[in-house]
Formats: sequence, C-alpha cells, structure tokens
Amino acid sequence: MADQWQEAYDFAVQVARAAGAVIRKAGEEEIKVQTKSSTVDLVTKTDERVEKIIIGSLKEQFGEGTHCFIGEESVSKEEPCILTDKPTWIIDPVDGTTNFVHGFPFVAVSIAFAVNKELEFGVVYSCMEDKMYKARKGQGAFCDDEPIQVSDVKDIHKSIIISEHGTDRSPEKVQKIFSTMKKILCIPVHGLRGSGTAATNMCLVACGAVEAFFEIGIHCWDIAAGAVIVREAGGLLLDVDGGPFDLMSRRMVSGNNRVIANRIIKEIEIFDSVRDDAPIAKK
Ligand SMILES: O=P(O)(O)O[C@H]1[C@H](O)[C@@H](O)[C@H](O)[C@@H](O)[C@@H]1O
Ligand SMILES: [Mg+2]
Repeated sequence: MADQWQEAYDFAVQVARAAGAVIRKAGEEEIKVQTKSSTVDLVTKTDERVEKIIIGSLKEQFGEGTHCFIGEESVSKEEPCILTDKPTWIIDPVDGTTNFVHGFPFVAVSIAFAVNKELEFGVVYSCMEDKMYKARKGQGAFCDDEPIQVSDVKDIHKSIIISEHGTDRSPEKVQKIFSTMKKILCIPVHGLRGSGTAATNMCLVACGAVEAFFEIGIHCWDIAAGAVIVREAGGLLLDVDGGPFDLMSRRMVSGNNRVIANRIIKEIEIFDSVRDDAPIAKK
C-alpha cells in the first residue's frame, strides 16, 4: 500500500504542475467571470477546465471507480462532498480565483489525498510564483524539494498572523471578522496579512514566514493539502474554539505552535458556517 500512495503522491505533484501551467497561460488571455454563492464568490472557465483536467488525469492513472473525488467545482454542481474511508482526492483547481481574475499574483492548485478519512499527502503549487509545496504523512514538508519548517516564535508580540475576509459579506459576519482582526492587531502583533488563497496562506505558516493563519468560511478543498503541509512542517491545526481540527467544519486555525494558536483563539469571534458535508438541502 505504502508504495501505491508514493506513486499517487508523485503523480499529484506532476498533475499540479501541469494544472498550474494551464492557469498561467489562461491568465494571459481574457478571463470571463461568473459568480457562485454570492456576487463576490467568483468562478471562471479556467476553474472548471483545470478541475476537469486534474480529475481526468487522476482517473486515467488510478482507474475509474476505485478512488473518490471532492472538487470545488464539482461540489458547486451538487456532486457530494462526503469523506468516506475510500481513497479520496480533495481538489481546489484554482485557489485564489479572485486573485486570478485581478492578476494579483498568488494563485494555487491544491490537491490532497485521504484514506480512511485521514490525510495522506498534500500538494500546493503556487503557480504564479512557481513554488511547489508538498508533504506526505510522516515524511516532512518541502518547498521545491527543500525541507521547510514552521517558525519557532512563541511570543505573539513578535508574530505575523494571516486571515482572510472570505466571500460571505453579511454585515454581522463582516463585523465579527473585523472585530477579531482589530483585537489581534491590538495585542499587538507585528502584522496582519492575507494572500487571498488559503492554500498559500497555510504554506506561509509551514515555511515560517508567518506564525498562524485562521479563517471561518473556508472549505475542505481550500485547506486539505495545506493541512498536511503545516503538520509535516511541525505546526498544528485546531478548531477556532480550541478543539480538534475538523476538515469539514469550514473553520480552522493553523499555527506554528500551541502558544501562538491559543493566543489567537482567545480573540476569535466565532460565527456559524454550514458544514461542507451537510446535506445539500441545508446549504
Ligand atoms: O479562490 P477560492 O478557491 O474560491 O478560495 C478562497 C475562498 O473562496 C475564500 O473564501 C478564502 O478567503 C480564500 O482564502 C480562499 O482560498
Ligand atoms: Mg479555494
């Protein structure tokens, strides 16, 4: 089995790199934009095309029917978003679609693989920067084949924290997001940042450029690959209430260590998000 997953891991890296090349090329042409859950939740033909390319390549390589797929664009067309014990690929073809549309240079392909509901490996290709992040359970995390590690900062006053605004602009949620950000800024921390892609944000935690990233409202495909990369780089993942991380819960804190993560958690104003694996009628 172990060798089988190694082959899958290596193949995921190849597929992510090829997908990134398609995105880069598409960024040079006219981009037609549509919307999904809200007027600021953008999608393009490239998101759909790249997801088809990734899933098509994986099916061709590993056989139709043996593996399951959770892909952002398939789920938006009401494909199931349920993690079972079967080998499952969790894919965000274009993480940072808004960045892609605007030419803001952080866009990632995110591919994770889970077996028995446990994440085995994750690959994040930051395609505009041409940086390949990857990690396999128990084997460390890498950027362009160099080992990466989270920062050793324990003093929150010496930290940079990342968060995002998400795509739900209901005033009550935006109020909570900004109130949390204000409280964290006023701890004070050295800075607050956001790249516009959750996958890249997690890689920034993993390589020690920032101490933590938290968000409520993200989806499993935004963070599954990054979760393996953060853990393998020595970091940790928690729920925003300090409990165990739950991939389908749409909320997460990823940090370099528990001291920093706990300090952030103290300030987070939690709001509800419908779980990724909720029945479609509830979404
Ligand atoms: O670009 P996406 O794949 O839609 O992912 C985005 C997400 O939609 C947004 O809510 C988050 O704030 C970003 O960090 C994601 O990566
Ligand atoms: Mg995404």
